[in-house]
Amino acid sequence: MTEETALIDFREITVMRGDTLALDGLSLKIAARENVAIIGPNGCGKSTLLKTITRELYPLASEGTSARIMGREQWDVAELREHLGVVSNDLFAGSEKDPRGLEIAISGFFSSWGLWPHHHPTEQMIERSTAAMRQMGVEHLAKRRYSQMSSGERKRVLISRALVHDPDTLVLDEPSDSLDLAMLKDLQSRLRQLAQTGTGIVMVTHHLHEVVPEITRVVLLRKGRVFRDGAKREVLTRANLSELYETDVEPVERDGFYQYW
Ligand SMILES: Nc1ncnc2c1ncn2[C@@H]1O[C@H](COP(=O)(O)OP(=O)(O)OP(=O)(O)O)[C@@H](O)[C@H]1O
Repeated sequence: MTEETALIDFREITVMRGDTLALDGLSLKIAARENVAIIGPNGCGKSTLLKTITRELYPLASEGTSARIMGREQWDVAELREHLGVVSNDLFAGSEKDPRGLEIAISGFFSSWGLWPHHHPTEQMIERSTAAMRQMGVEHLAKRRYSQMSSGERKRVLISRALVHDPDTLVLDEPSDSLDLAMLKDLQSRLRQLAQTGTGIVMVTHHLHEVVPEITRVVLLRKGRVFRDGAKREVLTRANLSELYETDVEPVERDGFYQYW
């Protein structure tokens, strides 16, 4: 893995959220198109780490630290978003805009929530957005307003939005949150398909069942630092998870999928 090809190369980064030390001298390297799950207890810094990857948050500058993304320290956020597809529940929290499905997908090209008068989508953008919705099985929601979609439909529309650029990597924050079992299985198979066709998946999750077989590396976070990092089989052990969560947790594996016991 070279500096240029790594998705991220974070060295000793510290990120504050208000007065809280959310990432505390964290070092982590993820290769381009690598599939990684980031797991850890509430408040350990998972979302902060994702937001640092997407440059919604910045580490404190100090000697000996660096936060390279695809080989660079400096990014224009719009340019970075062309390489990353970001799916997060709080991406548009607080917005009063209630766009329709296709508009949401197209707005991925503008890193916006829905379209505004200064946005002028091209035919190619519309075609690509329609194709991304088809890929996620939500083409029929093109005219449906976001507020009138179920949680699972919203999630799939948001993934379509993230896919319009054909990103190298999908960055997902708790993707199966509030999905029923059928939607969960459907999402799992769509994520597997994306991973199998070369899209990197970097996922933050509480749920082992989200860690599809294609995700081969797991990073456990504790108190803003990497607690364990390595091959899934070696990291998802009873000893590691019990120490991390300070309660007895036994991971069980079946056909490449994991579950807590
Ligand atoms: N907007 C904010 N203002 C102040 N502190 C924050 C803010 N967001 C998060 N924090 C704090 O930063 C720390 C890390 O939060 P973060 O959301 O990254 O954790 P997380 O691992 O994603 O948690 P969860 O599993 O609960 O979603 C926590 O102590 C949290 O209370």
